[in-house]
Amino acid sequence: MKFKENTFNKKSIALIGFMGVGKTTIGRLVAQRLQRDFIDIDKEIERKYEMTPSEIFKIHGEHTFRKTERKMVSHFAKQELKVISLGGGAFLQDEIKHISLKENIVIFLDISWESWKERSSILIDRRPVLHGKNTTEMKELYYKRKELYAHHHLKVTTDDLSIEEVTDLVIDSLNNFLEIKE
Ligand SMILES: Nc1ncnc2c1ncn2[C@@H]1O[C@H](COP(=O)(O)OP(=O)(O)O)[C@@H](O)[C@H]1O
Ligand SMILES: O=C(O)C1=C[C@@H](OP(=O)(O)O)[C@@H](O)[C@H](O)C1
Ligand SMILES: [Mg+2]
Repeated sequence: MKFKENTFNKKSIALIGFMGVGKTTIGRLVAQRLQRDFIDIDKEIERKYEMTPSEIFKIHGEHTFRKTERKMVSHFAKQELKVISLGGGAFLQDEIKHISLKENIVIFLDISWESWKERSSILIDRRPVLHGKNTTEMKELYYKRKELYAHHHLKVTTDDLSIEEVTDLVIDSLNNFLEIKE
């Protein structure tokens, strides 16, 4: 499947969505397919602090993590021809939301609560925001966060799809979107 060329397509693509939906995994594959650089905002923050997000939350606090996240997104969003995977909490900050929607093609990767719950056990360890939360609290967070992701250009629902199928759908929906913009 080829990616259509037009004037709009130099814009970087930003992936948003709840923790564990696949932003990092899918973003890397979409970048390979489009022959673009892949930027994972969490990885950039990790590189700066030489610590995982969990360690940054514990040692420096969430505020420091969010401030760095804001700086990183502001920096990369303005660059062209990237695929950028944001953290699931990035759209909590209006500044990030505005800059991403203005500069990038924002794709919301969606997952149902039921599918997410099935995946949750492999996610909790490396997601400090989930630490100490029971299922009811995680469900509340899931629905609260969902409101943040309502602002996007494209949405791809990932339920029951393999990683490869989601990647195909992302490329497909980008092509359709760019065709409309032509
Ligand atoms: N469509 C999918 N089907 C099954 N597992 C998936 C799918 N997408 C992602 N995963 C798995 O879910 C986990 C979280 O993925 P990740 O890309 O880190 O999510 P995010 O960056 O959104 O937090 C990884 O173990 C990944 O392999
Ligand atoms: O939703 C959140 O608040 C967070 C999501 C994480 O990214 P992923 O969505 O890639 O897991 C990471 O940025 C940090 O742990 C906080
Ligand atoms: Mg990620």
